[in-house]
Amino acid sequence: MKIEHLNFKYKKGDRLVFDNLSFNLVQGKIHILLGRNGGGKSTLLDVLSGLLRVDAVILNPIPKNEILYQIQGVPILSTIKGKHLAELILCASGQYKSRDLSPEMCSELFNDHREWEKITYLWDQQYGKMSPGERRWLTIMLYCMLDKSLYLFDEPTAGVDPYSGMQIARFIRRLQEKKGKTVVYATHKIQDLNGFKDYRVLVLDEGKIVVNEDGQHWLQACKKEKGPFCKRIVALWENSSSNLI
Ligand SMILES: Nc1ncnc2c1ncn2[C@@H]1O[C@H](COP(=O)(O)OP(=O)(O)OP(=O)(O)O)[C@@H](O)[C@H]1O
Repeated sequence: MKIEHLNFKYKKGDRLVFDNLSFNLVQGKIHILLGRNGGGKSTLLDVLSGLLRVDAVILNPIPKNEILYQIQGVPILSTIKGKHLAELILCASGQYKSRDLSPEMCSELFNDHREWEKITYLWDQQYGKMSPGERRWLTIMLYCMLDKSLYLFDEPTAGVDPYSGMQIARFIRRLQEKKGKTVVYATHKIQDLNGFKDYRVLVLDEGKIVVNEDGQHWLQACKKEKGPFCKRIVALWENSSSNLI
């Protein structure tokens, strides 16, 4: 999928969010999308998902029903339980039958007994009583059980502890390693890169993708950029004692 010459401004906005932005996604890769607050990461995911129609050349578009989009802050009825959320996400896709749902069906995603204990606990827990991090862990785990061509995650580890964040990275990594899926992962946490082996880094700055390089070359590319955002990313990556963008 390739986007060329994307210019975009919200109707009620007073500035360009994208300024002749062009980039491509590489099939079967995890793309870590870094950018500042208000830089346009969520808007770009809206464009990729087809939620936002824009005037740009989109080559090899992926059909909407082949895209999974994890949007931030979707309101969910607080009284539904984990198992009902599983039904909502998995059965609505048509890929699972409600009678087949159980915590056991998630076990192929798990590495240790703690994850097993967590899903068993959350399965019968009301959504409103789960912590925000638990909600996110459960939702993303369920999303990773669906079979799609493109997965868009918007800050999947926001408000998640480092251990659960590592589990979320493993769920997402599995999509790529076992199924060859394409993923876009927007984040503010540069340390999230540590959860992946085979990835590309996209840096969105001043309305453009200024870096689009693989795991071996992104730092070099970032160093060539003059903008303060890229300089900050480089400094944080090279100084592991502080790693929040
Ligand atoms: N519906 C809207 N109408 C007008 N302006 C909007 C709308 N949605 C977003 N914006 C503006 O567009 C810009 C990009 O927003 P976006 O949510 O894509 O940024 P982001 O990079 O995801 O930010 P964050 O890192 O804080 O989540 C921001 O300046 C935001 O205020």
